[in-house]
Amino acid sequence: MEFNFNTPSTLIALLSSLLFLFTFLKYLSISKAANRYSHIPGPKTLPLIGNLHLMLLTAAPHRLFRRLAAKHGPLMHLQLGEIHFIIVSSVDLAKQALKIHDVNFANRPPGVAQEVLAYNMTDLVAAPYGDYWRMLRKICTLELLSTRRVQSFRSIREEENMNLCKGLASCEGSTPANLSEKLHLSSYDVITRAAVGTRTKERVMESSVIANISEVGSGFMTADFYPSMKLLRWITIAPYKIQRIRRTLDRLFDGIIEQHRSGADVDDKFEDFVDVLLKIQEDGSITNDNIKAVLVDVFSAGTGTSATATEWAMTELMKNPTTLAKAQEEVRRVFDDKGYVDEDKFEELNYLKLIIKETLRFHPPTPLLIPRINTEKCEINGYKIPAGTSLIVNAWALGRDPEYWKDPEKFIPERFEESSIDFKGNDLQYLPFGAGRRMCPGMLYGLANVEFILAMLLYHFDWKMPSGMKIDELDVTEAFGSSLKRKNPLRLVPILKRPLRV
Ligand code: HEM
Repeated sequence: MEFNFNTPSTLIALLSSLLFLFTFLKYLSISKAANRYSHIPGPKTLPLIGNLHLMLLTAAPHRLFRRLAAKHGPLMHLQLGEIHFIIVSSVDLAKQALKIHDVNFANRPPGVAQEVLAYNMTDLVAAPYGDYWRMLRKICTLELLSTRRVQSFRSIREEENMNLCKGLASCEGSTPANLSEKLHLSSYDVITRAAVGTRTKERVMESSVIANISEVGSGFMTADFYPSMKLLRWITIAPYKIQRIRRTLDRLFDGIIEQHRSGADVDDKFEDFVDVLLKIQEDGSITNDNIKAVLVDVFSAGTGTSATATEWAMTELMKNPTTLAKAQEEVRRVFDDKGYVDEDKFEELNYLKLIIKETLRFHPPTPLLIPRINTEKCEINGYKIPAGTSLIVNAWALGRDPEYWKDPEKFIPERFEESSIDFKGNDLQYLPFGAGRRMCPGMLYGLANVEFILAMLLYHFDWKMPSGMKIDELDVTEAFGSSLKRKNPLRLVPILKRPLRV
């Protein structure tokens, strides 16, 4: 038999055979790897894609995982393409994974975004657990996000949140304000000024990099589920988009670093993150790329989380008018003698603190934490977990576990009144900031931002639903992705009750 490669039909036949062969070999290798997990309960997998189809059909992975866990148990295996996950949905198993096996699970799984946007995984979120990560973590906790530093950014919180309130006051009356949008923009302003200073803030805002990084960070990428198929990096769109964002980041951050080095950014009363990082760089311990990677973390992990928490707090307060009235009575009692929100008196805001705690239980902004991966094989609950397994802890489900919470599906800030449960990751049923070695280093800063803006919104304004809308019609749909945002913006009518003193 003779092949004539010049005829299109022969070429198509040859390519189809090659594709078939490739798919068959891939199928064999994926199935072989999957065998190592066959002893762990989990939903039935399909050839080649595993359980990817389940992810495509869901809007909220944390809800899907809770539903699946009810059927398959609190330790469940999920296969997304070539990647094997264990999903943990009980307090006892979370303790085993995040406390007992903390060091073994102290790495993050690789991914296209982490490699490209996080400067080859040299940021704090993605850096492999080891000396470099320890150094960055120390810089973040002792220098960038310490109590002293968070206090030094007080004037930024005051100014930017006052701007937000002025914007709200201008649409006072009967026009509903897009509170979600305003909260997110204000949060970008607060974090960006702290990160790069007042002078260079505008450059970051104009570049839209923050929105782009957040979008990439909260999505799922096909190429990440098939790491052995390098071709996917070239034929899917997302990696191109990421490369484009990276080029923008490089241009932007190089300019900002240069400007700081030349001393053209000296008008601020506080040291911004770039100032601090450049000082540390003097001993040669970090490079320019390391500085840029830290900035990416600050923009990606720091901005959306605080705004999302505030958005949900306002949503729940609108749905619970008695709670709203109680919170407003408190903030007005505390600040009325001054006529403005003053951080010096925050110790007196007991009820507001309970509202924030309850919001972070009910709507944790990072409901599945950030995935981890184990370096060595281990055993959890009698199941052998092969090395290289990705771990997801469903913190959202733990925060609603009826074994630990009375009326878990209700928003009741008072539940924390007599409780010793805090944010520090010691009580595994409450993990808004994660737990163990890789828990959030920005907790103090994030909480300071949420507390300040919430106090201002409640002190200066009364809030009404858009005309004709009833409380139970308030939309609470969640957006798709790994962060728990509202799908549609929260629109409310602000009514100025206490003047805005500049
Ligand atoms: C309300 C606000 C915030 C919430 C709810 C939050 C939540 C979280 C969660 C759940 C994790 C994963 C922890 C784990 O894997 O166990 C995390 C990690 C992280 N967060 Fe936050 N975060 C907030 C604010 C911030 C801020 C303001 C910053 C920085 C400016 C920040 C920076 C980071 C970093 C760098 C990590 C990775 C730490 C590591 O891997 O070593 N976060 N955050």
